[in-house]
Amino acid sequence: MEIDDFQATTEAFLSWLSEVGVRINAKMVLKDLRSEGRGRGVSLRSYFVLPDPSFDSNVFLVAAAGFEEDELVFSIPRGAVLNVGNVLSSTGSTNWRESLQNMPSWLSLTAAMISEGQRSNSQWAPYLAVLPKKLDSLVFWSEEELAELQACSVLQKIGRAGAEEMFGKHLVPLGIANSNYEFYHRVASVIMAYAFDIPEEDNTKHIPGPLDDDNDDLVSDDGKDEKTILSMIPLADMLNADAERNNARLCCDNEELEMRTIKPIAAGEEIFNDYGQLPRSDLLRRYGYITENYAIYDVAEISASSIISVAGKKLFTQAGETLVEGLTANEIEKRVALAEREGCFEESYDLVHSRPEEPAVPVELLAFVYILLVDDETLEAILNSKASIPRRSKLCSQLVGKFLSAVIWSKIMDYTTTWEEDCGILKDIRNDEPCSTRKLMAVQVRKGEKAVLKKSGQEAEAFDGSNARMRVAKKKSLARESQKMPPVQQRAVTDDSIPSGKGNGFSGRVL
Ligand SMILES: C[S@@+](CC[C@H](N)C(=O)[O-])C[C@H]1O[C@@H](n2cnc3c(N)ncnc32)[C@H](O)[C@@H]1O
Repeated sequence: MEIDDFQATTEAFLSWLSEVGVRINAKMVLKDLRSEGRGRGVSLRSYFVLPDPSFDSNVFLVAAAGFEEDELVFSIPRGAVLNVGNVLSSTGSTNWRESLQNMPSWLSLTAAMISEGQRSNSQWAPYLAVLPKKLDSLVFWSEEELAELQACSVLQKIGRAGAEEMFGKHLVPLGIANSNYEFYHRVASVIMAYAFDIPEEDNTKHIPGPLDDDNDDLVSDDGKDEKTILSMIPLADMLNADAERNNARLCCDNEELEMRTIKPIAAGEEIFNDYGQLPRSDLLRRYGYITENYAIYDVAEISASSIISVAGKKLFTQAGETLVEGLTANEIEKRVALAEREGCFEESYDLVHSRPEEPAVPVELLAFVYILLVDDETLEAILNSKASIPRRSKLCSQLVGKFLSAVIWSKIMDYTTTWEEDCGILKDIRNDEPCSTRKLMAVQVRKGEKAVLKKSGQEAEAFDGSNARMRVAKKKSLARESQKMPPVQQRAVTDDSIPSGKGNGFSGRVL
């Protein structure tokens, strides 16, 4: 889009907002932030201009003013919102209504937006004109671009094929002219990055958004069921987000939707919404951008299948002594069934950067590993409900730590570059080596996951709980020896990762 076109569509959008009854605080401005890589955004003016009542005309006062907490930035009447309800009430035939009501909300909104986009007299035309023609969400990445994400689990969550199945089932039969799967993806991705789930009129709520993690379900903060409607909210969706820089929130007071500040904002500062505490991989998948401020929410996934695979192998200490024997397939099956019964078996577990409210290794993962490593006697006692899974501090035994470390290392081996190599690549890019934005983002995301793995591995290595009740290998006085071993130098390795030659099999991949 040319600069003039960009400015012209922004101006037409602003006039349209005023026509449809959107009230905008004079202190805010819709800004062109393309030079900073953020498209349009909403900011406080550095100064603002008011007619001076003491003069006849053409003389203005210039002021700089910030926002207080809980100040109104703008309000939007519900009639201006683009959702299936509003589209149907203005245009829908009975057939069209029935079709839209029988499909998932993101698909019906996709259909409604496409049909509005094709109507020359659509009431939302100036709004649709400011929505992006192109996003960097993962669904648009080529195979080659996606390969840069290496072993990132987000690759399994893009869902392009699943979305196309839904397009075929629900959208194709509508026979919308001039549309194809690529176009459906574009509109559906805009919805994923821009839409809000808003309570229907009789609920007064703060609304998280746009479409963040927590509003996939229809349950309100207070636990009561709440009917919501997926909606494109003009202007509210022009707010960017940057993790903890969030300073405004969309609220609903029945008639109008209001964007209000949640903290004081100084003149000239950008106004940010909150898209949720998303790891950068997910931010990339859903919104097509990342910033360093989200790095603290990065996640590395450990699949149950990779844990099971390590459980079937003999683990060695770095000194080459057997730490724990591998389980047979039957033993694994029995222990997995117990973990399911105890509610700690998951398809995958998220490792995170530890925060006061969230340790790096989730307790469910510790409990699952504990069940895989506990001795037969304790296993039987848990099976017969004569013993229970201990509390977190007891789960963090040395053996659980060594085992987890081995699992984490096997995950690290799945990435094709090391954390150090990624640092080097990013340094070269900073030193002007040409690189596409997508590759740059992919390297940052995979490096972020390796950082999580590295820290979680170190944390696991440092577990120093007793190995009593663990099925440590009954060789010599290994239990006693392992208690003497310094935690971080001691790295557990599996029998298939012991190298044929030198070292411990992780050469070139030292974190
Ligand atoms: C809800 S829209 C915000 C308005 C958008 N900037 C525009 O010009 O239409 C979400 C999209 O804005 C962009 N975005 C939001 N926050 C951003 C940020 N901190 N840095 C870069 N891009 C951002 C991403 O493209 C994202 O998909």
